[in-house]
Amino acid sequence: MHKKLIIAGGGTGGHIFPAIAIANALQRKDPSIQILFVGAKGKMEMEKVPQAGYAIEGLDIAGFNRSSLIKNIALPFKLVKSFFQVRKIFKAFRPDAVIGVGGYSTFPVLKYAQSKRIPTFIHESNSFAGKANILLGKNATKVFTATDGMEKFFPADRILITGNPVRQSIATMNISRETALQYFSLSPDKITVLVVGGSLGARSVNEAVAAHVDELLKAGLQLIWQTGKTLSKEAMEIAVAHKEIWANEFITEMQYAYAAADIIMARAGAMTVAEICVAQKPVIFVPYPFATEDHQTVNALQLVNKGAAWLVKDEAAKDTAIGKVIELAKDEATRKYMSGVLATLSVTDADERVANEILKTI
Ligand SMILES: CC(=O)N[C@H]1[C@@H](OP(=O)(O)OP(=O)(O)OC[C@H]2O[C@@H](n3ccc(=O)[nH]c3=O)[C@H](O)[C@@H]2O)O[C@H](CO)[C@@H](O)[C@@H]1O
Repeated sequence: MHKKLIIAGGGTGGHIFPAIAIANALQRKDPSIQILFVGAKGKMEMEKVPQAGYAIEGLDIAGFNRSSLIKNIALPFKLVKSFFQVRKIFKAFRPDAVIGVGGYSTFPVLKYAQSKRIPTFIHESNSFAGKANILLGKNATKVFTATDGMEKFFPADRILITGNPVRQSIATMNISRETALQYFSLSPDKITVLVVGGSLGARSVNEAVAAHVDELLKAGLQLIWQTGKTLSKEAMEIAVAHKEIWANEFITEMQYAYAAADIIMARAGAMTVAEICVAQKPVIFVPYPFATEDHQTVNALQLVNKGAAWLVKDEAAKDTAIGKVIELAKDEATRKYMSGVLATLSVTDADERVANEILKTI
């Protein structure tokens, strides 16, 4: 019998891309396996998962809106509706196991699976677990984590430290700097700065670039700028005006961006951090300050404390971040040192380890 697995979650790239990496590893190990994703309607996974070649069902579920209470009126109805949707999906697909990667759809799908005694697995990419995962962890078969110290949130005997599953295209990337720069129509003779605001973009990072772009170019640097949807029109206008800048809302082929970069300025989402360790590129983090328990700062500090990265606080980003980039560009010794430390932190087989463990159990 072919094994059937549901992968539930999404909302942001930080949940979607490790999920796809796990799916690909499962499929490599057992090509007969059938995988169905379950996400939330209107969210990023509904586009990115089919692009990766997998089927996805979208639930009507939505998150609790903290800024506008009135927008939560429909929430109980959506929750009930999504419960029936989950039941229908399970009746039709009959999964042997379910993997939760975080994001809106994880909770209803894993909760339902646990009520039917179907084995569930959780992947927690951050060093901090949210309430939903903590609840689900009590009845999960295994919880895969990126770091140690997660016994605060999950039963110790279920935890397996695997690291975060970086996509194969990045984990095994073998692209020369020149080829990568050609991809962005940039020069091989200039130091290249990659700016990434996480999967959704980062306003303060964009504002920092927009305010100081002239200094950046005057210092002889060139720029690959992932803008997200905030400020992208202005970014495009700036990019069009300068041949040293490539800008876009989203970079689909991130392996080219990592291969082209000499310096990275980025948010400190868990997957971005894991990928930068794999790419071994010197980095300045501007953590998103409103992430739960300020976990992006925690993520960043793990590297900063080892000398592998610098940190600029979000509130200081507009004034100081580009100055720091220029300082790092002039400091080849520090860049080399950072790359060396990052290499020791690189994990490239987390996807395989998660897949092995799941296949062993089902
Ligand atoms: C604001 C917020 O709460 N962000 C959270 C979210 O971030 P976010 O979704 O930004 O997540 P990460 O930084 O972990 O990962 C981003 C992923 O998107 C990819 N990517 C990004 C930009 C792009 O143009 N192209 C592209 O492919 C990256 O390569 C990476 O695989 O999930 C992370 C993992 O749970 C958390 O640590 C972050 O705190």
